[in-house]
Amino acid sequence: MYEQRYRFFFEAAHELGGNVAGDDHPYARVHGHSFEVLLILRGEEVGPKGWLTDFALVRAEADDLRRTLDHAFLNHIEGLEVPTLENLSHYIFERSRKALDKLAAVEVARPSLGESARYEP
Ligand SMILES: Nc1nc2c(c(=O)[nH]1)N=C([C@H](O)[C@H](O)COP(=O)(O)OP(=O)(O)OP(=O)(O)O)CN2
Ligand SMILES: [Zn+2]
Repeated sequence: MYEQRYRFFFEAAHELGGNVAGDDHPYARVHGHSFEVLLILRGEEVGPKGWLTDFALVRAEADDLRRTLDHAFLNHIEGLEVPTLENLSHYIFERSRKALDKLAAVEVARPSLGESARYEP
């Protein structure tokens, strides 16, 4: 089994009110985080090219994700109405699985807080 990883970063705002934390909770105020995303690809064989997926293709997909996520208000993105780390990792996985057929898992972290979540079907 081979595994390759690609890491990228984005900055975004969100709020976790309503059913998540309650409207009076500090999480319910709009605030921002620096997010780190790890795209994890896996496969049994690397084939004659010697790689799972050309990193150029992975980087292009990450750039496309950044165009949506960077400096965005995450709650306003369709499918990310509850923008926890867990839901972000699931959203990114579902969105990128067609472009990256070897995508095996997505991890989203807030490194400065030591927090991360992973989605792996
Ligand atoms: N399992 C999860 N728990 C929490 C998530 C999450 O995505 N998954 N998210 C949050 C909020 O985003 C919250 O803003 C994070 O708060 P906190 O860890 O306290 O970080 P802060 O930047 O707000 O730190 P302060 O020290 O309070 O300024 C909460 N839980
Ligand atoms: Zn937050």
